[in-house]
Amino acid sequence: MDPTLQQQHFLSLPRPDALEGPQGGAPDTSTLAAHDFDVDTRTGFMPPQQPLLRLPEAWNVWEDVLEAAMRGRLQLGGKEGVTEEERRASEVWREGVRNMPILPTTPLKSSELLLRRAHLVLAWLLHFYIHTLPPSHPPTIPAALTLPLLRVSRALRLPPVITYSDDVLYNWRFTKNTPLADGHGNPTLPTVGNIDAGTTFTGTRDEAEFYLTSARMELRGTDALEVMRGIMDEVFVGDAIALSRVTSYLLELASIIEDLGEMLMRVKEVCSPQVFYDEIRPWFRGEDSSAGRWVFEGIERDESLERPRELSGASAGQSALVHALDVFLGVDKYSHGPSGASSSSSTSSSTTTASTSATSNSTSATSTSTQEQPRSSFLKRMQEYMPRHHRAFLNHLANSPRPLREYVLANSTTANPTASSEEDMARGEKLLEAYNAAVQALKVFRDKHMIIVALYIVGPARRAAAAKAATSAFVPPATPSATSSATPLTATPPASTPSGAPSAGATETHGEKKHGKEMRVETRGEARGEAEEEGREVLKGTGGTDLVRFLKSVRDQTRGALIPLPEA
Ligand code: HEM
Repeated sequence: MDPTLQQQHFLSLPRPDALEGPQGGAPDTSTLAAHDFDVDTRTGFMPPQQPLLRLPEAWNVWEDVLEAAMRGRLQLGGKEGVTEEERRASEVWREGVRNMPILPTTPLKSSELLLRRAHLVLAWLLHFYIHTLPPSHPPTIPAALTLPLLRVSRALRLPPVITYSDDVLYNWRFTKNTPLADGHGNPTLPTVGNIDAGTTFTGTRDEAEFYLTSARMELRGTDALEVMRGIMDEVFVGDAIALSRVTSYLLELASIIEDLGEMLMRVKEVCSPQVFYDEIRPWFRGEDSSAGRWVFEGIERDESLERPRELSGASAGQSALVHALDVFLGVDKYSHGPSGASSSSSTSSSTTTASTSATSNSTSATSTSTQEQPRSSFLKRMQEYMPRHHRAFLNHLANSPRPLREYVLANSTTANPTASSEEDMARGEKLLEAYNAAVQALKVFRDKHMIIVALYIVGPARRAAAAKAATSAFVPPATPSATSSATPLTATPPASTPSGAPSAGATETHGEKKHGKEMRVETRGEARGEAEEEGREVLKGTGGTDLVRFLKSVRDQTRGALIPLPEA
């Protein structure tokens, strides 16, 4: 292997410390250099150092107001049963936001870490502000929040809204007893076992664990990035030994993706679906699932600022990790190709959608100018919500001069039936199988993701809609059978956790076969999705998609990337 390739490899480069700035007169590569993708060889897309937990004194007002929102346990403005006292507390808090001085943002630009923290704080303030408003109130954002938020967002080239980086990547701290360095003074790195979540809307353990599930998957994903780097190096070398190594690496990648799926499923053990649906998820909603166009007061005071075109809510669909796997395996053209895009863009029209819940966790039907714009594919759209370095990383992967899928096709027996020896044939076939194993693992990951979505969104939404229908139709006698006979939930899993969520056994998977062979997994969520297609309501993801249709199409298209095995 060429040692110079390794040294210059983008994943091998040390990550500059944005706090320390440029070293010894060297150019600052922390933000601008094309080869800095802010991907750490030890922690992947997660930063290796604990994110800043508080801005310096000059920005105390923002931090204090955020702390007050968390301490005050502010309630969603549209939540049923909000008391007058809670409404008043929210109003007092919002008054505090309106009265904040307009703090300067220029000094924050000296450091990427300051900007990140500022984006986090301001975006959380924005969501607290918007979502504590009573539903009848127009969603207006006061100038004291508008101006710094738009300025900081512009500096980071991020939308002025909570993104996955604000609730996962840069929203963690070390657990209480974790030392910040080892005995030799080496800074402690984040691991699946030593981090806790930072800011939350609800103060619940469920919410913290929801973010931590993603954060831990990101950390495990570091191994996938490492394997990807190994494969790229071997593909560059390109000889027979390299081919065998690529094969082994691909099998390793498949097993890492399987692990990611397992980690995702474990969210059920730590975050109640009903708490997620009723109490956590509504806070993430962006403008495109709100009941009106967000008004950024004061924007006219700064000519350099533009009204954001699109503001989707936070979604793990903004994690660069799964997208990187798609792009690297060459699955993106299948998984997020035209059909996946169209299911996303289908939601962009002024579709009328029924409210699925009496809470603000609705699939509201507003036609904003944002929604009228044609949308690009979900992948492209979500990249706008990723830190720009990670966006650049995906771009870099997409423009690899030696795409893996082409390499596999060229070396597999399918594309190369005239391989010179039986040994070559066997090697090519193994490579193909290993590639398919990785694609299949990604498809299974998406099956699992759909199970989670069925459990956390589709089920609770249907139950909420049924309950609403039952109460609005008539007031039934208080017998246990009254509700069930009035709901269309005969297919809804009856088994429940204490929180009322369907239990793990309530979703079904069957018929799985491993490694490249065709597989069919049915989930009840999928069945519900089909019912929805025929029925009344369209459930939207926080990323603005018609979620069931979209996720199903992404999953099916991933399967479409499998390369058929040659006829025996
Ligand atoms: C309770 C947990 C979760 C729920 C309820 C959930 C829900 C959703 C929904 C509704 C979408 C549709 C897109 C949209 O937002 O409009 C989506 C997309 C997506 N989610 Fe999740 N998600 C969860 C956890 C995760 C985790 C932990 C990851 C990985 C870190 C993840 C990765 C993705 C990806 C990559 C997409 C884009 C579609 C795809 O590429 O398959 N999700 N999710």
